[in-house]
Amino acid sequence: MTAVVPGTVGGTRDGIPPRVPPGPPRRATPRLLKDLATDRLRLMSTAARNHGDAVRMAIGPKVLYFFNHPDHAKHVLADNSANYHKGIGLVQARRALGDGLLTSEGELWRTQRRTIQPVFQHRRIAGKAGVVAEEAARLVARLRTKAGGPPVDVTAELTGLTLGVLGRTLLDTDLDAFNSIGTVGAAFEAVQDQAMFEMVTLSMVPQWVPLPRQRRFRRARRELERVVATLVSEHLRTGGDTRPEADDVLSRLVRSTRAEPDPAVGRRRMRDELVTLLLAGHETTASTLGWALYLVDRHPDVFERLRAEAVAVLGDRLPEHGDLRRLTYTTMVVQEAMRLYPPVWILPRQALAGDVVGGYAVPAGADVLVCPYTLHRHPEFWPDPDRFDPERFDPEATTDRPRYAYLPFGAGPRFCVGSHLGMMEAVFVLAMITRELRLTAVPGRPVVAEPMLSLRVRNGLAMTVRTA
Ligand code: HEM
Repeated sequence: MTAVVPGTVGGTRDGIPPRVPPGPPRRATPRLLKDLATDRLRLMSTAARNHGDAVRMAIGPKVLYFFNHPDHAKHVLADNSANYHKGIGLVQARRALGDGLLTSEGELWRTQRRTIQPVFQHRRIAGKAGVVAEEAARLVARLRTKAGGPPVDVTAELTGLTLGVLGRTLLDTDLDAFNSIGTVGAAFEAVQDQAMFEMVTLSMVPQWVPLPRQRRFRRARRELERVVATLVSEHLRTGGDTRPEADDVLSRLVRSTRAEPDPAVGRRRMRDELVTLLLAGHETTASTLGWALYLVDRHPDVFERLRAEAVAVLGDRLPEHGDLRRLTYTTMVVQEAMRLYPPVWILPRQALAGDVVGGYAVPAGADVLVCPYTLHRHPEFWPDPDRFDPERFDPEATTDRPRYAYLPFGAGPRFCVGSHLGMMEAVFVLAMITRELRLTAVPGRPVVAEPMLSLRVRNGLAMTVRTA
């Protein structure tokens, strides 16, 4: 491993000029391009293994600076975050998400964060626990009807669940009633597909080339705009924003965008924000749950402990917010699933001015990558890193693991706004499923991680259901 030179994170040590990070030679470009297109997790893992905690990868016309030490992550994401904008991949996603909270920068981002963050306060999310539990119960009831039958597309089921939760918790809307869940899920697939295509081809294929993928992307974008327009007009028609208690995201956005002098700008902001929240909030939570169910299936001892905890804590009632504290083991399992399979597997940034990270020079404009997937498997901080072991997150155990060795929700000012909602949903659903059902992966069908904007299971996770 490349050691971090003490005192050099974010600066140079007296008299020692910043170094250029090591990395694969130019002649490795064809292999790197192939890995970028087909196996991005291998690309990052191999780079960290072969070159250490700071790697410079020249791939075609792009030079990527990849940092894989907690101190580096802290510097880029938190301490010197003012020097970094969102980078490769997210820049492409902006074509679909516009300037929503995830992709905007500067003053616009600060204003949006001030508008949206209050809805995600701990106290308010706690007040939504009942709605999350009801949606989870709907999922469990659906799965129960499939017990003993053919395999279920768990990814699709979880996507339906998480979109349903977002509709009700944030927008005060039943997306199902608009028949929108399938449409929105499919539209986001097309958007991700295009964003990843642009990333892996390093944006070298012009957008006017009439590829079927491009056409699908444009159709998907129009579809998302239509759903969002329906949500907003329905909300206004029913006077949603004028109710005194209306403090959901939609009402806050309607009020805040109304203040825009140009109504067209206001409408666009609203669209960008809603599309962003729907994307950022549903894929990540569905991915967390999918990987957790997959891992639990492979570890029967963990399943038994989970089930015992769910029965002891919940009995046969729905979970309440206060149960989160008591569902300790379930929380540990979710945390460990997010360690091995972080839904946001990469945090891309672009350096505005030149910087020095861990003693290494980063030029202005450089593409900088922090990769939770490799950081979460860094052997210096995670003994036996590939082993699934929820005990690592035992709140009673002391650990000297640095805080920035674990970043499922990012870090610094761009930390996930929805972390509490996402965790509550994942813990409730995992407890409610294991309490009464046992999901088993279909034998002979490999489960392969596919790093898109979020870390998904390639071709969806198929599992059979039986009662536990
Ligand atoms: C387990 C579930 C979730 C995970 C693992 C997750 C992870 C993350 C991560 C890593 C980031 C930082 C991205 C970066 O720095 O580039 C982020 C940002 C964000 N997340 Fe989440 N997220 C989850 C759930 C949610 C939910 C439920 C919502 C909303 C409904 C949400 C909305 C957002 C938004 C809007 C941002 C951008 C924040 C900003 O830049 O100010 N997330 N999320």
